[in-house]
Amino acid sequence: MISVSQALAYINDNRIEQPSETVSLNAALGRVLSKPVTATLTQPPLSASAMDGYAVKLDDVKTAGATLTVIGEAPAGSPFKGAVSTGQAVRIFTGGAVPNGANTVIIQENVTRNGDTITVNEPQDAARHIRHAGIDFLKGDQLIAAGTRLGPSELLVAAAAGHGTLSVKRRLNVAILSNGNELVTPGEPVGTGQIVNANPTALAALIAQWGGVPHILPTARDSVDSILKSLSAASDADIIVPVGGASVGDHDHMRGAFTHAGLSMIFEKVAVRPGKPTWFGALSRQRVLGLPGNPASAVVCAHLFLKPLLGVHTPILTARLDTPLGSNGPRESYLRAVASFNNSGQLCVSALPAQDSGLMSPFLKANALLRLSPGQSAQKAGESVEIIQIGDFAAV
Ligand SMILES: Nc1nc2c(c(=O)[nH]1)N[C@H]1C(S)=C(S)[C@@H](COP(=O)(O)OP(=O)(O)OC[C@H]3O[C@@H](n4cnc5c(N)ncnc54)[C@H](O)[C@@H]3O)O[C@H]1N2
Ligand code: MOO
Repeated sequence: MISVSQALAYINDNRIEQPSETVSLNAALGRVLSKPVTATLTQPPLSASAMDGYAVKLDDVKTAGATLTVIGEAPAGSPFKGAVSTGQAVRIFTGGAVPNGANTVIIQENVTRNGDTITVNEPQDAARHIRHAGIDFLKGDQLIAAGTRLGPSELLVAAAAGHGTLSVKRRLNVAILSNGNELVTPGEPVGTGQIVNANPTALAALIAQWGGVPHILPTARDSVDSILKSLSAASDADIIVPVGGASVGDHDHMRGAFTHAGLSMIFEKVAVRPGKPTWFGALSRQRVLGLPGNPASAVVCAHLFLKPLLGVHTPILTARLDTPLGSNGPRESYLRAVASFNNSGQLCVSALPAQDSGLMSPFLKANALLRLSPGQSAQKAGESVEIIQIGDFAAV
């Protein structure tokens, strides 16, 4: 058995290089940039007014009762062509280009207008309300680094920087292959001795969340031939995720079938709980991550190993333990747990009471995995522990 950190090192060393593709900006949410985003223009492109009012010289509006002559207008999109001289004002609107000669904008609430004359009601002591050219970014600035996952903020800036398309990494195709004579498709009648094939649905949802394209292969029965038949539909996959049949029983055929298909094994058996039978190998250009059939083992090990294989990093967070924990066994453990912020804003966590790797309903509550080192001694409430986020953290 290898440690979790050794397994992660193998995963990182054997990740698939994702080629680039160009997608329209509106289809780029959640994609990972393969080239940096550089500004094709300066923003704002011109010094612009932040308010509706009059563009003037500050010295002309320092005293109440001062009068100025309005010589033109500067709405957004139609700059005033002339210049503002002493005693003059240009009617300006939010977003309008500040005309030459003006160094402040006095808002319309602070003047009285009469024909082409304005009278200052509120004397001004400083230049205000101008957004100067380039205060956001300058043409040529590198704004977003390659490798960034694109969210709404990145798309806002990329659009403003003049990009209609972006160069992103191609999504990885991930084929999920479940196996077991007892498995029945969700929604179908379940006979004696059968169970619902729940794992692929959850794994497909996680894969989509992590930016991959999931594809559920036909469920294989407990035979090498049946597994190879399902596998024949996976030729387009970058990653294959066999689930179940990973252990040592007489009906566990998954690794045997992949070996028959030409798998070169990179590791098998990880000192992790749940998920000991997890295995990883290469089938020509494809990567194969075998997950155990127990649902909690499959889901936890997808978070631990499949997510980084898809190039998505999970930070390890520190939280305050709310409920004491007993000592850990020899495997690194990941307990399904509930984390939340307390009144002081501190992140707190408690492990759920039921941790059997066959249980699925605890995932309805769990938003974190609480990590215990191999041989970790018992811990009291108030101690610091490490967690991985798997769902939204609530405030209590
Ligand atoms: N003698 C030993 N037995 C077992 C060991 C061991 O070291 N020595 N390891 C145990 C551990 S740890 C795990 S985890 C399981 C994993 O076994 P498999 O990957 O071979 O999983 P299966 O036997 O196929 O199934 C286990 C369990 O999960 C249910 N299952 C399977 N696939 C699905 C699915 N797609 N959706 C929902 N549920 C599924 C299956 O019915 C079984 O109940 O092995 C231990 N045994
Ligand atoms: O490692 Mo198994 O996943 O404990 O049940």
